[in-house]
Amino acid sequence: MPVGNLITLRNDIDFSRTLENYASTKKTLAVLLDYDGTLAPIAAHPNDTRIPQETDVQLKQLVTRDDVFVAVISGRGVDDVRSKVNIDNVTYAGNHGLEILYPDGTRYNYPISEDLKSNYTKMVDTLNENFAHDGAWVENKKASLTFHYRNVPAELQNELKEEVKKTVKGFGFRANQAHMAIEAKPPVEWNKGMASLCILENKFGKDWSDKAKVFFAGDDTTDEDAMKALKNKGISFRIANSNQIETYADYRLESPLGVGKLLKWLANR
Ligand SMILES: O=P(O)(O)OC[C@H]1O[C@H](O[C@H]2O[C@H](CO)[C@@H](O)[C@H](O)[C@H]2O)[C@H](O)[C@@H](O)[C@@H]1O
Repeated sequence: MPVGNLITLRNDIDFSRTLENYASTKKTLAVLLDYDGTLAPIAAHPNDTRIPQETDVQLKQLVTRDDVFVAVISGRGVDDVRSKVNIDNVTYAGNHGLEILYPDGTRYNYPISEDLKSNYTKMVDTLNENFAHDGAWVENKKASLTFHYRNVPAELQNELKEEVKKTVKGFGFRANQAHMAIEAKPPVEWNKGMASLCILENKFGKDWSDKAKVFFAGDDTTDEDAMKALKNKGISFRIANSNQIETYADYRLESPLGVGKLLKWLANR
């Protein structure tokens, strides 16, 4: 993955200078957004997140337009992220793209084998029995899980993380580091990148890049799959507090508030 001085965009002047050429092409605007850490700032508990009011206003305005398409692609369960964003006429993907919920209510679920399902259940039970203590807990999202250790005393975290990753891998799942959490995902060839391409093809057809100008924003390692898939086909933003970061993104935004500013610029131009 490329590492380097990722260019930071902070305001309308930066957006106009760097994005105007692409944004002014006569194509439908497609905005694909991660939820936690991107639309909504990270909170101590997943139930406590909220999209900042300014961002919410811009999103609600964008989804009413015929020339705009919006999708939210999250690691959360799809119904959870749908209820957090709570805006109609948006395509939602959950469990890192394994579940997709279209605005007309139709759903796509990536097929998971019975063996993987059975291992998943055993993995949830094992993690709950052995590691859900000292403030750690398991978020069971049915297709993937998140092991949260944010509230675990700092001196216990490293050993706990290693044990959890070992356990996840022992059940044949992939373990990804996330914000104060380990994500356990099934070992399937499907991720936020493939889900993004699937959503764009579903909406615009196989030649989606001729029809849509795509902006993607995300803050986490799992979002890199989408940034990689969209490299040179759209513009990606990584929300990060440093510009020295390994990423496929084209630009950096400093925080979820920057995402709100970007949406406002896109909506008003
Ligand atoms: O793909 P995302 O929409 O970014 O979801 C990734 C995970 O986000 C949530 O966990 C993270 O955010 C929580 C709320 O801010 C925070 O408390 C936690 O420490 C973070 O890891 C969510 O709970 C997971 O299910 C998502 O996979």
